[in-house]
Amino acid sequence: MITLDGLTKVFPAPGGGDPVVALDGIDLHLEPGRVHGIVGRSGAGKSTLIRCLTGLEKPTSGRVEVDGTDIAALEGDALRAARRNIGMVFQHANLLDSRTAARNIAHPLEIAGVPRAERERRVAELVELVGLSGREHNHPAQLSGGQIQRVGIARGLAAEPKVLLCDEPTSALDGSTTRQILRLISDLRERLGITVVIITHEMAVVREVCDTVTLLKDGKIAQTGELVDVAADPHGPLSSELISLPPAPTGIDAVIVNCDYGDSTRFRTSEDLIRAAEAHGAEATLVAGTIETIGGRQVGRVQLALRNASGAAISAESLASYLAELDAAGVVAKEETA
Ligand SMILES: Nc1ncnc2c1ncn2[C@@H]1O[C@H](COP(=O)(O)OP(=O)(O)OP(=O)(O)O)[C@@H](O)[C@H]1O
Repeated sequence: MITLDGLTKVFPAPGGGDPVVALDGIDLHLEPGRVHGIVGRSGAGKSTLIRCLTGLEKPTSGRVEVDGTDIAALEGDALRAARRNIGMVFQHANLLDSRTAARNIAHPLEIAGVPRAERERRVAELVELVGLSGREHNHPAQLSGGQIQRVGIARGLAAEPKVLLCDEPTSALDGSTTRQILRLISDLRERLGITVVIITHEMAVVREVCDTVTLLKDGKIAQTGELVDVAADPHGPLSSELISLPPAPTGIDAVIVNCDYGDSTRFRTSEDLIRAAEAHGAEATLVAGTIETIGGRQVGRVQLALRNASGAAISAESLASYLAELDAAGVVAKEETA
């Protein structure tokens, strides 16, 4: 649905110094009908990427293909038409205070010149779709933060786009409202088959709703893939961010074991892992651990203190090669300072 090919954006230096390379040769393909997360620290290039996707920013070089059209090559009416395929949801919905929820949703349809009867039919549909029935005649001041974001989402969907770009959609919301909005986004993807791109700095959002995740660093892709694969990859930078390990007691030598139990017939739980370590001649103590269900698979990181019969520590390498012998493909041990 979305293909970025060598996408590069260089801004001239603000004070005549070196130019700023905001995006540096991004190649990325995002499949239709899925929820894609784009993460990265401040300054990584996320906003520039989203602005290139909406045609607000022209790339210095490269292609930005959305539903078969190179957005970067379009101007004027052709660009405006292509942008109708892309709905936007922002951190703050910035509703018009003088308009009811329904009339805020209708606003983009009015601007697009959609006839009144058609507009009303569509708004009624959208109100129902985002779970705002009964609230459609309220003004923004009479709506909660979550309801305001539902209006923002309905407005983003008004023109029946194929892609919904969400820029930090839950950053201004509390935990339980965040979960409701993420459930709504997930549900919309199911019901409408829409492709969703979420820009976020919240790993909880990625864990909860994304099918794939891409980490940007200094304008480049540092890691990208299916969420469950990225979470279970002990060598990638995202694993420890997606599955954070609670602090272990100090003074204990422990090895970190990344587990993806879903791929393993032998390992279903951390108990199986401890039994394997014991079969390897180790006395194993579970020091800390986090197991998450991601994409229906149990993935996680557990920290084990491993000692042999004479009390000497057993290394991660030694456990890893034993696990490899057992063909525990989804379980990887590595040394890591906690
Ligand atoms: N119009 C501009 N002119 C000059 N430099 C810019 C411009 N827009 C962005 N940049 C620079 O490009 C780099 C990427 O910025 P961008 O806003 O895309 O990052 P971001 O990941 O969205 O950060 P944040 O999470 O803080 O919004 C930064 O170094 C930024 O200073």
